[in-house]
Amino acid sequence: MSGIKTLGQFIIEKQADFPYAKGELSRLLRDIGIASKIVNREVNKAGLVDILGAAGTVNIQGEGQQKLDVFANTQFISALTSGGECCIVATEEEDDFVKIDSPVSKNAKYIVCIDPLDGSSNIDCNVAVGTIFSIYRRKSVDGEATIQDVLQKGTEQVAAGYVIYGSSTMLVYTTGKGVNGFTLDPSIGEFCMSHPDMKVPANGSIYSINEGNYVHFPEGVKKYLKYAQAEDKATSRPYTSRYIGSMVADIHRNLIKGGIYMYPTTASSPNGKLRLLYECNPMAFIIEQAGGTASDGFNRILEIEPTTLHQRTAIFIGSSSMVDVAEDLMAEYSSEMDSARAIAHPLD
Ligand SMILES: O=P(O)(O)OC[C@H]1O[C@](O)(COP(=O)(O)O)[C@@H](O)[C@@H]1O
Ligand SMILES: [Mg+2]
Ligand SMILES: [Mg+2]
Repeated sequence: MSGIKTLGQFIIEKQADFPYAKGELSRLLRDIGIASKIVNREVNKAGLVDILGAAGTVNIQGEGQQKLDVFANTQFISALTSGGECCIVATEEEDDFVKIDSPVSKNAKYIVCIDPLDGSSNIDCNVAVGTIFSIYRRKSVDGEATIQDVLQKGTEQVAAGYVIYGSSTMLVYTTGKGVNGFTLDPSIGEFCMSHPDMKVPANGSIYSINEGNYVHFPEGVKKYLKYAQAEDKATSRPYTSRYIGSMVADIHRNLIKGGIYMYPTTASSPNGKLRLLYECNPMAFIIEQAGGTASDGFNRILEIEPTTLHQRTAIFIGSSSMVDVAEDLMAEYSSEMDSARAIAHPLD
């Protein structure tokens, strides 16, 4: 086992990067690691236990909740509650933010925003799914934390990460000092360092978008697809289209191979589909830390001022030169009105 570095060892080691650290963030990351292992266990044997299919309930997004959405949500909230290092959890599966009401947590320093199970439409057909998390320091010093402690810009994140439950299970995270990936070794039940200092290639030849929404895409996106599919050897075009339908899996692939993932505004999602606080901000922080770019077509995702808990945004994320081209075409062919309307009326 010599040479293997576990997630726990790495977290403690990196604590030294933060002179005033008292270990709270380390313990919080540990708690997220523990809950991920429990979710991973259920995902792995999904066909054998009663965890496939719909839960019969609908979340605030108007989406039918899958049993695994509800299971994962419960696991993360209970691990964060017993860990005692976070005072509020904002999750895709709860209408309002959850105050962690244990004596120790009330004054805890951290806020966690989480998408407990990402890629829900892929659960029942054994395609990679994930968990996405984002951590903020609360702004109010003591007493009850409030919504103002949750609605912080992505630039304020102290850590962010995702877990991908795929052919192997990986946890990838950043604390603002680069991105590192750990693979779960089921034989020892530990996340072990497998992808140190991950960097997204500046350029790639993969584009990921649900082209089924083509007719409703902004003109700038239609132009980008035309550009991506045009023949030009010098820029390795036409690019290859890859779309798994799990944001975590599509972005993870592009982080490793280079590429761009796009979920623009569409007729059914005039403000974009993906949620700013617990999908776009954490993924943007990770990709930027890996040398890439994340925008809503016009603005840096991390600079968007959140106004509501389940706010949505358009997203263009991945290899910086590919996102630059997409932004240029959005600027040329689509008005910022699209985006401004999205930010002004987040839940219309
Ligand atoms: O089916 P569509 O419209 O292409 O949407 C797929 C996208 O929606 C999501 O499933 C939304 O996330 P949840 O599954 O957490 O709700 C993303 O993972 C994925 O990229
Ligand atoms: Mg999601
Ligand atoms: Mg989800």
